[in-house]
Amino acid sequence: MERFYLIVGHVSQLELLVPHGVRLVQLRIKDQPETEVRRQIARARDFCAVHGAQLVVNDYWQAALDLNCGFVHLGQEDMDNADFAALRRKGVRFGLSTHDETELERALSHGPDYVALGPVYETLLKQMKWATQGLDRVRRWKQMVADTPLVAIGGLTIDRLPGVFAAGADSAAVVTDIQQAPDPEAQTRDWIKACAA
Ligand SMILES: Cc1ncc(COP(=O)(O)OP(=O)(O)O)c(N)n1
Ligand SMILES: Cc1ncsc1CCOP(=O)(O)O
Ligand SMILES: [Mg+2]
Repeated sequence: MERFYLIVGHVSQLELLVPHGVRLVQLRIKDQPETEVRRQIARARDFCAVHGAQLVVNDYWQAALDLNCGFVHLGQEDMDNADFAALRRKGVRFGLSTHDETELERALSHGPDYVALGPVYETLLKQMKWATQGLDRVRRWKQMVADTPLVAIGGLTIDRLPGVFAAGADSAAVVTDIQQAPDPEAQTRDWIKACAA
């Protein structure tokens, strides 16, 4: 699995950052009408195809199916309504969020293409009911998921990457440390270098 996993909130961010060498990018659109969501997903799909990046569609699994996207990310609430059989029929891969062992068991029962654990560190992006997981939990998750790739998410920075990978994460997902950097393009390049190291 790609070690650098970029998450953006708008297709324009994806178009700005993917050309710097991003290979795995999630489009995480919130609070937009469905027509706008679908417009952005279609644009992201075409842009990623040209640039050799894997697009992951957050939440909107039906739109991903309709628009022929190959990868979705689903949280625990998203999983309640998701049609896993339809995703499988169309060969759409999926990653699933987990925060505790019950959720992990549920996620693994679906045979996901990756499991995400968060928030590893405190995140500024959204209010979460979960305490920070810390690196011990990353280590434990890696033992429990075995061959399923593990994505660490939440409060990650370049300085924290060595610890996260040493603890067993296969991939590091990031929003804020890139979005709020003075120069998001330079920060993206630095993340790519740090993840390759
Ligand atoms: C890689 C990755 N991990 C976790 C999440 C969070 O998904 P979810 O719990 O559904 O929350 P929202 O992102 O939808 O607010 C994610 N998007 N990506
Ligand atoms: C969506 C999500 N789920 C768990 S932590 C998180 C936010 C991670 O983003 P950031 O890199 O901004 O802390
Ligand atoms: Mg979600």
